[in-house]
Amino acid sequence: MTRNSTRQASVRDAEIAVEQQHVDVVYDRLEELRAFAENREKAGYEHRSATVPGAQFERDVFVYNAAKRVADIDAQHEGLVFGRLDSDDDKTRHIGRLGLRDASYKPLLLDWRAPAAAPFYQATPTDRKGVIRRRVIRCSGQQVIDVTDDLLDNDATDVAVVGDGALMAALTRKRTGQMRDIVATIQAEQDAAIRAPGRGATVITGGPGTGKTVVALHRAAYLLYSDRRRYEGAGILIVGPSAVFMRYIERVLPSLGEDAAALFSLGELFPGVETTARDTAAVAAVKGSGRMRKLLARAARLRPVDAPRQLSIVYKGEVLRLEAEELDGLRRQVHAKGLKPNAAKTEAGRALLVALWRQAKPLIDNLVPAEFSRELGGRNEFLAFLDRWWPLLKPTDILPTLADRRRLATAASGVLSRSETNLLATSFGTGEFTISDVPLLDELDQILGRPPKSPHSNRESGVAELSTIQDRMFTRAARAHRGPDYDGYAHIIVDEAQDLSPMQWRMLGRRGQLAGWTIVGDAAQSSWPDPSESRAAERAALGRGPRHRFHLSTNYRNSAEIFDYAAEIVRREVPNADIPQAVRSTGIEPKEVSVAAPDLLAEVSRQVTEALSQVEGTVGVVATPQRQTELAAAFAEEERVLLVGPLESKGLEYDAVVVVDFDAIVRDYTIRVGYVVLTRATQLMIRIDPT
Ligand SMILES: Nc1ncnc2c1ncn2[C@@H]1O[C@H](COP(=O)(O)OP(=O)(O)OP(=O)(O)O)[C@@H](O)[C@H]1O
Repeated sequence: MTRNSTRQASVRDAEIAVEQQHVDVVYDRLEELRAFAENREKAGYEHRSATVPGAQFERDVFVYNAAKRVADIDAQHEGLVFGRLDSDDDKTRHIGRLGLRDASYKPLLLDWRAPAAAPFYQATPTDRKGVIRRRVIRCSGQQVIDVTDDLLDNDATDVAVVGDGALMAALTRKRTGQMRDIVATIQAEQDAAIRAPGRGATVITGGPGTGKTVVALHRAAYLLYSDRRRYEGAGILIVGPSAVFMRYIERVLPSLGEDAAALFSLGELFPGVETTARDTAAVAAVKGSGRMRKLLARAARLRPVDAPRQLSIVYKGEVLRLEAEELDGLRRQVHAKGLKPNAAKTEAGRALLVALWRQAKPLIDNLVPAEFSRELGGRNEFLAFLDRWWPLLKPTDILPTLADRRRLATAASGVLSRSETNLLATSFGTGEFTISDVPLLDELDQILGRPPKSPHSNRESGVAELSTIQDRMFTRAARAHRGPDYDGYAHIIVDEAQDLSPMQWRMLGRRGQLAGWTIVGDAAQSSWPDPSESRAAERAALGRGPRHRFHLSTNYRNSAEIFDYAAEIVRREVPNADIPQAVRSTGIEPKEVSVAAPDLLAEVSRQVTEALSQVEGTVGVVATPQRQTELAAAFAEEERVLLVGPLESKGLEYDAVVVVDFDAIVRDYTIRVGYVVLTRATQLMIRIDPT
C-alpha cells in the first residue's frame, strides 16, 4: 500500500465511523418507535369493551394505524439510511427511506421523497442547489460498509471526500430476477420525472435500460408520499406487459413501504381470468383493433345459444304461441330501445306479454290488460321461459360462442375481412382465453351492463358488515380489495405502453376516468403493428388534462459493448429509433456463434454452462416458443437459468443472455422485438445462430 492510499483508507474509515454513529442513533430511535407502535396495537386489541359502533370504529382505526406503522418500519429496515447532504447553510441532512425525528422532534432522517431531499438527486456542479457535498452511504444491515462522495463545491477544502462510483457499484451488482429500488442513486433526469405533478399525464420516453420502469415505480412511491390520503384511498394501478414482468417488479414497492398500489398484468384485468397465453401476432392485431367494438356490440345482441325458439302457453283455455321469427323480431325490438342487454330483461318480459296480449285479445272475451299481465307474467312457466330466452349474459360465456363461424360472420359482417374472421374463429375455438381476449371481455362487460341491483343486495353479503376496518384496510392485500375491474383509481401507471392495442387502452381508460397517468414506453421496442390507431385510443383514455413530458437518455442496464451492438442492428431498420448512451464499459464484446442446425441445442447448453461460470446472477435464454419447447428440459434444474420467449423478455434483464436463433425471432416477430431481446443483458451476450 502506498502512503497515499493508506491515507485514503484511513480517511474512509474515519468517515465510515462518523456515519456509523448517526446510523446507530437512527436505528435506536426506530426501535423505540417500533416498540411504541406495537404497544399501541396491543392496547387497541385489548380494548374489548368497544361495543358501541362508534367506539369500535375508533378502536379499528387506532389498531390499523399502529399496525401500519409497525409494518412500515419493518419494510424500511434494510438500507434505511443511504444518503447525506452537506449544505452551504452548514446544515447536515441524512436521507433515508422514511422520515424520523428524535424524542425532542429534531430531524434525524429526511424521507427521500420530501422536497428538502430533492437536491440530493438534482444538484450538479453547475447548479449546486446549495449543496457542498453529496454522500451515498452503503449499509449491510445496520453496519455502514462504505461511503461515496460527490464534491459539488470545488472551493470547499475543509470537507473529506471519499471515492466515487456509487452508481457504478449499483449497476454492476448481480441480477437476481427481482428488480431493486434505486433510491440511493436516482439520477437528475429521472428525479424530475419521478417528482412530476400527479394530475394530468406524465409521459416518460427513453430507449432500452434508461430506467423507465424503475422510475415509474419510484413515482408511485413519490405520489403516495405527496398526497397519501388521495393515492392510498383511491389507489394506484400499475400495469405491465406480462405476469413474469409483474413478479420481477413486485418487490420494489414494498421495499419502498407502499401497499396502496395494485399490480396487474394485461392478462389479469378481468375478474376470474388470469391468462399468460398469447395469440399469434396476426390474431392479436385483429383482436386489438378498435373495430372489435362494433363486432362485440353485435355479438352481445345475437340470440343466446341456448335460447328457446318457441313459446307456447295456455291462458283461459286458449293456446298462445310465439314462433321463432316472431321471437327474433321481439328481440330486435327490445334491443332497438338501446338498453344494455343485461338491464333489459324487464323490457324483454314486457315485449313478450304485449305480443301474447295481441294474440289473446281477439280470442278471449272481457280481457283486462293489467290483469292479463299480472297473471301471465307471474306464472312460473312464463318466468322460466324468460330466464332462458333473455338470460343474464356473462362476457366469458359470449366470447367462446364466437368460435361458431356463422355467429362470428354475422357479428363481423362489414367489419372484418373473411380471412380475419377465419383467424378469429379458430382462435376462439381453442377454449382458452388469451391476453388479447381480456380487453374484449372487459368491453363486453361494458356492453352487456349489469342487472339493476335489488335494494336488498347489500345486506346479502354480510361480510362487509362483519369485517372490521382493519380486516378491510390492512390485513387484506391492496390488490385483493381492489378487484381487477375496480375503476376508481387515482393514478394509473402503464409500462411498455408502446405495445398497447386500442382495445387495451379502452380497458385502462375505463379504470381511470378520474385518474392521473404515468405512461412509459419506447416506440422502437414496439410490437404493435398500427401505432396511429393506438395513439388515438391512448389520447381518448388519458383525457384532456395537462401533459408533462420527460425523456431519459442514459442506458444503465447494458454494458456499452452490448448496447452498441444492439443499437447498430436496430438503426439499420429503424433509423429514427431513440438511442440512449450506455455508460458502463466492460471490455467484453458480445459473442456471435454459428453452428450447424442439428448442433444448436448442444451449443446452447455449452454456452449457458460457460456463462453460468462467468456471472454470479441470472442467465436468460431467449428463444421463440418452438425453440423453447426443445430447450425446456435442458435447463429445468438450474435455478439461475431462465428460459423466456421474445415477448416475455420485455422489461426483464439478466447478467448474461443467450439469444437463440436471432433471425427466427426477427422473422416471427419484428426487428423491434429483436431489439428488445438484444438489450436484456447487463454483462454478457451470446448470440447463437444455426447455419
Ligand atoms: N439511477 C439508477 N441507479 C441504479 N440503477 C439504475 C438507475 N436507473 C436505472 N437503473 C437500473 O437500470 C436497469 C434498467 O432499468 P429499467 O428496467 O427501469 O429500464 P427501462 O427503461 O424500463 O428498460 P426497457 O425499456 O429496456 O425495459 C435496472 O436494473 C435499473 O435498476
